[in-house]
Amino acid sequence: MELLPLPRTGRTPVRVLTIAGTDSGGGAGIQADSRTMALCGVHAVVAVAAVTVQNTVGVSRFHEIPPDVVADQVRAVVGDIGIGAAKTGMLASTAIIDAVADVCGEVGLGRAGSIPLVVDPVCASMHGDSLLRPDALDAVRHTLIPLATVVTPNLDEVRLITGIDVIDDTTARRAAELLHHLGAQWALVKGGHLRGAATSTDLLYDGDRMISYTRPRVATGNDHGAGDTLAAAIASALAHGRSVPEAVEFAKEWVSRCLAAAYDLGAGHGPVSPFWRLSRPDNRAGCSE
Ligand SMILES: Nc1ncnc2c1ncn2[C@@H]1O[C@H](COP(=O)(O)OP(=O)(O)O)[C@@H](O)[C@H]1O
Ligand SMILES: Cc1ncc(COP(=O)(O)OP(=O)(O)O)c(N)n1
Repeated sequence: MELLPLPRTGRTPVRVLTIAGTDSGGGAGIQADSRTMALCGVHAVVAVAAVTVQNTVGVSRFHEIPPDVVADQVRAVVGDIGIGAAKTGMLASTAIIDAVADVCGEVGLGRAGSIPLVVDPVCASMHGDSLLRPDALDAVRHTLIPLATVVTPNLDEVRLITGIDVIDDTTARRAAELLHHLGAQWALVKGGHLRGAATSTDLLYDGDRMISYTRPRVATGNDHGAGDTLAAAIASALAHGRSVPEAVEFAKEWVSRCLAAAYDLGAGHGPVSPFWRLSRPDNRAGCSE
């Protein structure tokens, strides 16, 4: 696997924005995004959309940030710092999605702009706790997804957004087509929730090419934050100049290794871990000049 280059000491790294929720347990959300980005040689900038009260066993409540404060965080960092890509995660409500869509248009984020945007349409945690108001699903379909350079739903999100129950390759293809039809430039249907399979396959579609990414399934219950890690790695690779298919190829291998390196934490599901990169002997070879 060709790792993304780390910046030389004192050099300014590429920057990626995450617009998402925080996870007090540190496993998913902005915490997973920032950790992933750091280990992909990226300086993470953030727009907090919600604060969750969460640990390894579930989410007990969340607090929504006022939509104008979310949008102002985006304006503040994009204008001053500049970014090479962005991703969205938990956005919680229609009002926040609308504010994010408006500011994305204003600063040139998303498929209609010049800065690629990865949309992870987060609806619920792995424990089944809601992270999106039910009345916001229409805004996800018709406001958020049309902004996406890549949209990355898991199979529960696919069911909620498209009504398609993905059980095999045929239904995954139908779902990818429908997500593309909703307006995403690329749709990535993630297969992580097909837990009985020996492999884990994600399907990428842009209206023309249907590309499959398959890795052996990692036998672990410590898979908290896998979706965020994948989307953050895609955004990082895009910021480093990779194409969408190349970025997904990189991120798929990255998340597989993070699943293999996951650790126990608390009484529930531990987080996937990017710390394996810290002990790679070839790390310096990945440094940009
Ligand atoms: N046990 C596993 N082994 C290998 N890959 C997995 C496993 N679980 C999830 N993945 C991969 O991790 C990424 C996130 O998957 P998924 O679990 O579907 O999303 P989410 O975390 O959003 O629910 C996808 O690339 C998926 O294929
Ligand atoms: C604040 C916050 N954002 C997103 C999630 C969901 O994380 P994700 O990596 O998509 O998946 P799971 O770990 O829930 O499978 C979250 N829990 N909290």
